[in-house]
Amino acid sequence: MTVHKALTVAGSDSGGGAGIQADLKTFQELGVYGMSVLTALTAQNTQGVHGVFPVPPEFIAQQMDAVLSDIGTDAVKTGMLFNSIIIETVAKKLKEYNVRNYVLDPVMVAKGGAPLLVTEAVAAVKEHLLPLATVVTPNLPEAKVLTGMEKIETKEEMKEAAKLLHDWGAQHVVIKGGHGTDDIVTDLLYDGREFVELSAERFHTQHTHGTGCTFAAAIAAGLASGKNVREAVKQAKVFITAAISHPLGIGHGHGPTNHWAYRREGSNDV
Ligand SMILES: Nc1ncnc2c1ncn2[C@@H]1O[C@H](COP(=O)(O)OP(=O)(O)O)[C@@H](O)[C@H]1O
Ligand SMILES: Cc1ncc(COP(=O)(O)OP(=O)(O)O)c(N)n1
Repeated sequence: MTVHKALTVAGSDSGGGAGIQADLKTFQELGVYGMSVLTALTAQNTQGVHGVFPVPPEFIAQQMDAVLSDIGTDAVKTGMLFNSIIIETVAKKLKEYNVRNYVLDPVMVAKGGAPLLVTEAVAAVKEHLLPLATVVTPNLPEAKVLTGMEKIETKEEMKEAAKLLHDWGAQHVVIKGGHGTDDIVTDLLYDGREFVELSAERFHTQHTHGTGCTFAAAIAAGLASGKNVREAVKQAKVFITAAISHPLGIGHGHGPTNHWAYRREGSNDV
């Protein structure tokens, strides 16, 4: 039996909806063996982030060495990296182990508004991580910060942002449309040559905690299983649409998505 493996390098969400917990659930649901390197602990629930405790960079390097020198991986996804020293440490290890299939989710701010990346670290994301990324998956506010564009609201502006991020080194760019307002939510994939739109019904629900983490983890799982980027992104869109459309309804705030909906409830066509 071939075991496909994926590694998440991300923060812990004690509430289980985002971060490494969301990533590992997604890997498992998509039939991929999941591994994790913790970059920060958060005390977090559906109502927000109550505390952040970054892991020392030396220990992040030690975790990456432990996993990559022994088990190896078919794909890596990064999420919350918090500061520039952590970013530089992770980039160094991705290069040292010649990682292929790297999905960069440039996490900056949690839904409740808590910062998950200090402002001074945005330059480090652009300098050290974008050039290594097989796929980068910014939401609309993250794409704005990374590109410095004044606004990204229309499809043409999404295309302009995708082109800039591709020019700066990412092989593929997915600009996610979750923060828009249209009844149809459209993500835009760019491979340097053509654009592919992935659209689905927008669900009017407050249970969208961890959507970005889950989507990026599903792309990593697809790549780890041998799918090409377009196939992996399409599967991820179906996975996240199923997860949002069958909410669990737990907690008192922005509840998590339903990671088992894709398997148990069937998928919606995109
Ligand atoms: N309300 C929604 N209904 C349907 N799909 C959504 C909704 N919100 C987000 N998505 C999808 O979830 C994925 C994550 O998008 P987004 O919420 O923009 O990311 P993030 O969590 O990083 O802010 C994208 O594929 C997006 O289209
Ligand atoms: C530990 C941790 N990592 C990432 C996030 C952000 O996740 P995201 O998928 O963007 O979802 P929301 O925070 O927007 O719900 C997080 N909250 N915690």
